[in-house]
Amino acid sequence: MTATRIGVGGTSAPYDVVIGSGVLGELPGLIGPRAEQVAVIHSAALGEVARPVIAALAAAGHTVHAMPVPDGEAAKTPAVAADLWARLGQAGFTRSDAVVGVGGGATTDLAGFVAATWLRGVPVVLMPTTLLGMVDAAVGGKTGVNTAEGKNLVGAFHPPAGVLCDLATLPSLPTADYIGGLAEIVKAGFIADPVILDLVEDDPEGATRPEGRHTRELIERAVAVKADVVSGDLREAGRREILNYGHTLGHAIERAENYTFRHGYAVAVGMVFAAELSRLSGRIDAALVRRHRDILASVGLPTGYAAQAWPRLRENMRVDKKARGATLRFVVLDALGRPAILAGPSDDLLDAAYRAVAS
Ligand SMILES: NC(=O)c1ccc[n+]([C@@H]2O[C@H](COP(=O)([O-])OP(=O)(O)OC[C@H]3O[C@@H](n4cnc5c(N)ncnc54)[C@H](O)[C@@H]3O)[C@@H](O)[C@H]2O)c1
Ligand SMILES: O=C(O)C(=O)C[C@@H](O)[C@H](O)[C@H](O)COP(=O)(O)O
Ligand SMILES: [Zn+2]
Repeated sequence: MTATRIGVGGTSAPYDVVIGSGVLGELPGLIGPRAEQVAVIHSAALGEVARPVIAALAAAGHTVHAMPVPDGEAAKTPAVAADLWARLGQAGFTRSDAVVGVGGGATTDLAGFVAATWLRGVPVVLMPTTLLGMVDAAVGGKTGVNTAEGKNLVGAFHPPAGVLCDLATLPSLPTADYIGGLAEIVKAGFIADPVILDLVEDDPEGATRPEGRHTRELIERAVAVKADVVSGDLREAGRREILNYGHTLGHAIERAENYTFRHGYAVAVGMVFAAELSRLSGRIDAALVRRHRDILASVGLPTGYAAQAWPRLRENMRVDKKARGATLRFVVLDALGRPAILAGPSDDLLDAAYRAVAS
């Protein structure tokens, strides 16, 4: 099947998300001839996945520096970023050199952040190798690292020069990680493209596999939602906030679990919470909330979280980036595909919504 290209605009340098099997050949073109040196940032656990990337760049004449980092969320720290700055400095990286991030969303968020901050910004090309990375993390230019105080608290907007989604990398992804990516796909369905929900409901089992009947369409639709939203609001001054559906509670759970709980799983719980907030504030009916629970459960995502965690989660939500001062702001739904902001919900409303997800 030929590659699909989805354009992302809204910046002085529009770029494409290329989706297909065997798209590695496009990489040198995205890096361009100007870059003498290229740093390939990848999880140490994904050496086999990074090897052909490094070979392709070397064959194109670049001096390649493989920069392995800890796996997954363990790499998304200021300390790992500082270590990479040191490695770039030792290699003499200049503004005409480039970074390539290969891996899941944690690795591409880190690689993007290092590219955004090194010399105040060098080009980065992202090669997501998880479902979540392809449909969400690598697209849109949000980069960052976590701190002890919260998720993604340090970061920058730094759009990539291009995104290569090689579907051939997905079969080796553990099923649990694949399913985490489905949470962001389902999110895109609830906030903007309900056909996504129909496709998952048509074949929930297939949705959990790279070879599923609707996999390609699910990926392309989710990328199209993200591309459309970020093209209109790169810096999250308004509409981009809808991409945070489920994330206010989701990020609070990730922090409570010391970043060992998969992002997509936390967002799944967060979406049920946001749906309950929507229902309890009179915006949507119980059937739409049930659709959240049913569709998430049908692909193996969690829909509840420990009752006793609530005081801690409430505290954690205070650092959410959508908050303004002491006022918490949540993405909720006015209807399917019609997201809205709920600002400053009462304590009673929040408590009631959490009781509905507490297990
Ligand atoms: N920047 C954004 O807009 C954005 C959007 C959504 C999520 N995120 C971030 O993305 C992160 C989650 O990303 P994730 O779900 O990809 O998790 P992840 O990056 O932690 O990767 C999950 C696991 O999959 C492994 N893996 C990756 N590709 C593989 C492959 N092809 N074969 C075998 N194993 C493979 C990794 O080594 C890791 O162990 C979170 O930090 C989240 O905050 C960012
Ligand atoms: O791209 C966005 O905007 C998003 O909110 C997408 C989210 O799925 C993603 O997890 C993002 O990293 C969350 O950003 P944050 O600003 O809430 O840290
Ligand atoms: Zn997310």
